[in-house]
Amino acid sequence: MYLFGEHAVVYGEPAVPCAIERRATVTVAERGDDRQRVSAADLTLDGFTVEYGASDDAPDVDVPTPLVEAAMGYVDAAMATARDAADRPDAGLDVTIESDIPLGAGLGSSAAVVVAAIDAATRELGVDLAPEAIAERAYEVERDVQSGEASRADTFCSAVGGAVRVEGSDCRTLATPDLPFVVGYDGTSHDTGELVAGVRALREEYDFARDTVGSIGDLVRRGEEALREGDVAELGRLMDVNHGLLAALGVSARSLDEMVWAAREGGAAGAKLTGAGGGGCIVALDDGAGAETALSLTPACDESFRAELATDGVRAE
Ligand SMILES: Nc1ncnc2c1ncn2[C@@H]1O[C@H](COP(=O)(O)OP(=O)(O)O)[C@@H](O)[C@H]1O
Ligand SMILES: C[C@@](O)(CCOP(=O)(O)O)CC(=O)O
Ligand SMILES: [Mg+2]
Repeated sequence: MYLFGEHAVVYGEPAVPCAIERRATVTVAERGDDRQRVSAADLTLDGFTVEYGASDDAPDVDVPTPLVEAAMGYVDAAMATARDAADRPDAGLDVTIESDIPLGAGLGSSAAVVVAAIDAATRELGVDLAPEAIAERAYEVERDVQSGEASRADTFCSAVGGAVRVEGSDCRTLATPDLPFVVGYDGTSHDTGELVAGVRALREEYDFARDTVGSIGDLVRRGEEALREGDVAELGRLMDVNHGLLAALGVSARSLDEMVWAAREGGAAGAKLTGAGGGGCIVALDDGAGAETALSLTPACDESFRAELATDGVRAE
């Protein structure tokens, strides 16, 4: 999830994503043939299994192909890069995905699945990649699936864990104080690629949208100072501003605004949407119970929970 900087990070501004204790688990077993089988029970298509040959163009399933492509794009590309890393272009793989990360809701489920899938598949094919190498391949997957536009933020954070700072290709981990994250989730899901394309179109049409992206960068740099000082009140104020700037880029939603206001009025130091937006999740900072209670009483909010910072990134279990 993002403390600061989503969207602007795609245009080279810094961002600070944080890994939380919600995980995607990917199990990979090599097959005796060249076919790929993916079982993803948590997908919104109500759970389905796809089986297809490396060279077949149509998966053998009874749902519309564009839907399957949208759902399978990240996993498919993750398997392809893993086969490439192992120099085994024809390796058949059985892949099982389980995840407790809401899908398409701004908590980086795509990055978690892609990073875990690349790690599991390369291990199965006898290659041991460092987390940074997994992160780089996972970034390329997100970039390709999101039509050429992505940052390294989610994928680097997911691979190495903790709080990180990403600016272009410069990715590093950050020491942070213990932050009292509270998440509100409206139960909906949205496509990151489409929201990123919307911001691109706005930037092309309006100079002030470019300035808004630059302002998010300025805000993130101030946020880094507040992080170093452990100043939660200032972090909260900057999160509020970040939410406003994201709304100006057209990626908020009524449900997100309602949850953000509920969290603030419940006593949060600040609150903002996280990730691509359009719906999904907000993140707030609150060391008391007020924000979580206020969110649980908000009709727009489907689920609210505390989120612990995860110090571990990708790992074999
Ligand atoms: N449990 C899962 N099983 C299979 N694919 C998943 C799973 N979770 C996420 N994905 C993939 O990630 C996509 C959602 O990613 P994205 O739109 O970037 O949203 P976010 O990263 O904010 O959750 C899904 O459409 C699917 O392709
Ligand atoms: C909007 C963006 O900055 C973050 C998207 O995050 P998510 O997929 O909603 O977790 C895109 C990116 O950085 O690739
Ligand atoms: Mg994503």
